[in-house]
Amino acid sequence: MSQPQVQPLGVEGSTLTSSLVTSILGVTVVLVLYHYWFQSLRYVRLTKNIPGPRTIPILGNAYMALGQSPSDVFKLACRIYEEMKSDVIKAYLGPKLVIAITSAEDAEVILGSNVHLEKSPEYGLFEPWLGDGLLISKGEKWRSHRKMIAPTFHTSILKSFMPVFNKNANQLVEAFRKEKGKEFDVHDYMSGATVDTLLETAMGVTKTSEDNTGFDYAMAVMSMCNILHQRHYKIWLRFEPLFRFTKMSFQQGSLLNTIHTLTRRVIKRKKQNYFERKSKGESNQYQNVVDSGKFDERHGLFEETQNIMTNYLRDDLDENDENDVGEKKRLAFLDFMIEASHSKGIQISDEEIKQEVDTIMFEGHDTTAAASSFILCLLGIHEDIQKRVFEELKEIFQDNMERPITFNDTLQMKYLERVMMESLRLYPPVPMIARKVNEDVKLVSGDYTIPAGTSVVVTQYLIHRNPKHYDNPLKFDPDNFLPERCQQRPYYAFIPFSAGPRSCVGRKYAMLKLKVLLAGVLRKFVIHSKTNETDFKLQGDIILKREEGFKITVSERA
Ligand code: HEM
Repeated sequence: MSQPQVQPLGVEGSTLTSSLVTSILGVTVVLVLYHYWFQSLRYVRLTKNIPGPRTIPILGNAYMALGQSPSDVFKLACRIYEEMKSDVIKAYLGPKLVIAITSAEDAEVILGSNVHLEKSPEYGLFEPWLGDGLLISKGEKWRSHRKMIAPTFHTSILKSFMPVFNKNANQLVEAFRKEKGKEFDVHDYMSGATVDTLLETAMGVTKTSEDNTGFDYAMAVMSMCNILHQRHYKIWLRFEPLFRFTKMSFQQGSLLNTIHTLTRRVIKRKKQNYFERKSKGESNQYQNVVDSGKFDERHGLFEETQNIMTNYLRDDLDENDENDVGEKKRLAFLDFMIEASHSKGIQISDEEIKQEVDTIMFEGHDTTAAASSFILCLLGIHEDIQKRVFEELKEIFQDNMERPITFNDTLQMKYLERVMMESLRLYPPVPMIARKVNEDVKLVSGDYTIPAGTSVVVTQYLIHRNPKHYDNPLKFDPDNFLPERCQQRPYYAFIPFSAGPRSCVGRKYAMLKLKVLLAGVLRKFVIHSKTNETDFKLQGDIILKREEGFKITVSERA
């Protein structure tokens, strides 16, 4: 009988073990060296005293978000904030340092400055759609375009949009009528209504005009917003070489083709219209508006458009009758930009005009759709507050709930305005914004320095819920916006439209449009919601939304 053979595996096994040990040792040495090198970096040393969750080598804090849904990531961020109990928090996405600020005082240091105006690299995702438009441009280009665009949001121009806002409110009423008694996602309708309004006011196009390409355009804008959301929270899709091979990338290509083709075509036609108006001797309306006002460098707005937080929507033109600006005379933002391009001292190419119109379409759409959807859901939950809103509308419209809403009516909607502000406080459609600081910044809430080159995230969502600024921060209480209470808070404690030179240029447009759409619907319907605020599954990436949708039911008023 042959003897069992001695297995040489023992030798192989020990070789395997020793190479495993060598590899582990090697990796450990690399990690230790990496750790010491990393800790020696200037930006890491400078921010050592800023609290932040525990990191792991190489990944930093990025591991915490792996495999989580968008609403889980949002919850996680809020939990970290509660655990840290600090107004300033740091996190590392790989080696990249990100600093979040959650107090009005620090927000003012960043947003109120004329130095930290550059957006963080994450905004690059918008580039294929918006090019170098106002949202992402920087330096002199941003400054001159901002100054050029600000007058196109002058009250006299916004007033001329009232018939468009009313038409869209009526369409919403018709749509709600069909949904009576059923539970439905109100965001679908608000999104459609805001795109329609923007198409007409930004480009002078309706869904049914332009051989129905207006309709395709509206759909493309909504789908592009959706792709951007997905790329925001699916971090691997942000990596361009990888994204290029996905189905989504092809879809994006075709959507952008629809969007850009229509914008270019409309610009061409609008330019012809401009020359026709000029040949008839009509004056340059853009120049008239510019000559009537003064640009405020500090707020990046025309003076009259600036102070909605303290003066609400009132300004020196409010006493004019909105019927002065008839429908015939109405020009869209695009028409004004073309007029601007032929005004003294302004240089802007057709391609740049296209980028600015695309930017307005993007910025004005999802933000307003989310804002109005939150407001309607909140009114469905807080029936007593809805009742007060209706009482106010009854006082304004008396027994004629059918007539068009006028600009002067909107000035009387003081309680509705407070409801809107309170909803923007608790559920700001843009929950955070990010800036890249180009020089070291000292914060005021503690002995903290943010090093040059860092991305700073200003978290409106958390600032608006900071107990330092609001007594009962989680309670939905429109009276937080009574003038006397506003005066007791720092200005930067309420910044849904951001603040300072780079704040939202469309804020007054947004407030006016929201008032007309909401009042239009609320004078006809009672809104109901089965979900309470505590059950909202918030998803906070580019735009704050509810993961489960904005479900309401409506019943028609007698
Ligand atoms: C409730 C509605 C809206 C909210 C909450 C909102 C909020 C904001 C915020 C927070 C910013 C700053 C973004 C940043 O720094 O990253 C911004 C910028 C901007 N918004 Fe709005 N927005 C709204 C509606 C609109 C509308 C209706 C328009 C146009 C019709 C518009 C046009 C813009 C533009 C062009 C910018 C870029 C300004 C610049 O960088 O100079 N927004 N908006």
